[in-house]
Amino acid sequence: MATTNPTDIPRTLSWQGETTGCLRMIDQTLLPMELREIDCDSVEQVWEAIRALRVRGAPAIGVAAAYGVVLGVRSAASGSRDEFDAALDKTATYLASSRPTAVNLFWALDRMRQFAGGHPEASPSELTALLLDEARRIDDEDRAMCAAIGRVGAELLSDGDAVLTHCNAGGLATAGDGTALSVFFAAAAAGKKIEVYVDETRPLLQGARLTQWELMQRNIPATLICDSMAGWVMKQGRVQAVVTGADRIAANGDAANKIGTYSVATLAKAHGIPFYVAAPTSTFDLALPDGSQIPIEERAAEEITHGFGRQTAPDNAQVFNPAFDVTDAALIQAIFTERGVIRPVTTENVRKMVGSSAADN
Ligand SMILES: CSC[C@@H](O)[C@@H](O)C(=O)COP(=O)(O)O
Repeated sequence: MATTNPTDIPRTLSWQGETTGCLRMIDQTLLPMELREIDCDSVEQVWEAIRALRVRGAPAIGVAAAYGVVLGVRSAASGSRDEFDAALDKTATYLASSRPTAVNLFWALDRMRQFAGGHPEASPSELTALLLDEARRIDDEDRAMCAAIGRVGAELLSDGDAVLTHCNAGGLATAGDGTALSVFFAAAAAGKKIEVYVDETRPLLQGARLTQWELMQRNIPATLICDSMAGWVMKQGRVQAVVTGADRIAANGDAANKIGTYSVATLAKAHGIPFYVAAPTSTFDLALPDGSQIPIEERAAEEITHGFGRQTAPDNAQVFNPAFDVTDAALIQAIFTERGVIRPVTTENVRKMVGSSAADN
């Protein structure tokens, strides 16, 4: 496989043109073997891209959904405002059905809906253009949040640290440099020598396919391990911290992230290693007092029985395939947000830091 110059890597997702344009994104299902962009011209294509994990990672899903709203409403731009509002409702409800766990999806859709509600005077065609501006703002803000999270988290890493991460919380999962990975990039930019152990992240290998690829593109020393090796790596004293992203964080700090994260956090606790979560405030769901009510996506059995080209289980094997788990706040040393560090992770501290800006419906 040819190595890509980092400056040649296109943005994970970007809007092309004006309201008649399209949403361009890297098709992440093809990485690392092929770096291909696809154009979504319809809301159905965006829904499918989110569902199939062509675009994935909580913040990136939110940004994709915001642009998806523009694709869903633009055909109603020449009708009445009532028709437009009905199309907006239908589009948002439809996009909300693509994946259940990452709250950024619902946060972005609510923000688009509320924005439209705040412009009762706008004609449908004006509002279509204004909604595109709002989606671009969500995109830009996400990029800025990533940079701020990186700066905040990098403070807690020391020169020479090796850090373990799970799944992909990098540029591919956001509009910017990522959440967990932006911490490593910021630490490296500040002159700290950082090495990363990358959990491969079964069953869809976001760690092996995406995180290992991203870190290599950015010249961050990275070592790939199977998920089942994390405990042994910790016992050998190879890592000094764990940093992951999150898909939804409840008011008490319980954090849903890719399946396997809870095991890593439990192992970190057993070995006295700090476990950190890096996430923007758009990933908090203050309507949920704790993580017990976070909806956990279950995905197709084939992801486990027929992963990546060959059958790896007997025909008709019974399978349980939750895509996420919830790590208890008590296992999390600190949460890095774009506004600062939440530590210790308590409801009071979460509310103080996140306030009313998070999903709270
Ligand atoms: C900054 S991304 C944080 C999380 O969304 C990420 O760690 C994760 O679990 C992604 O899961 P995925 O199923 O690949 O969308």
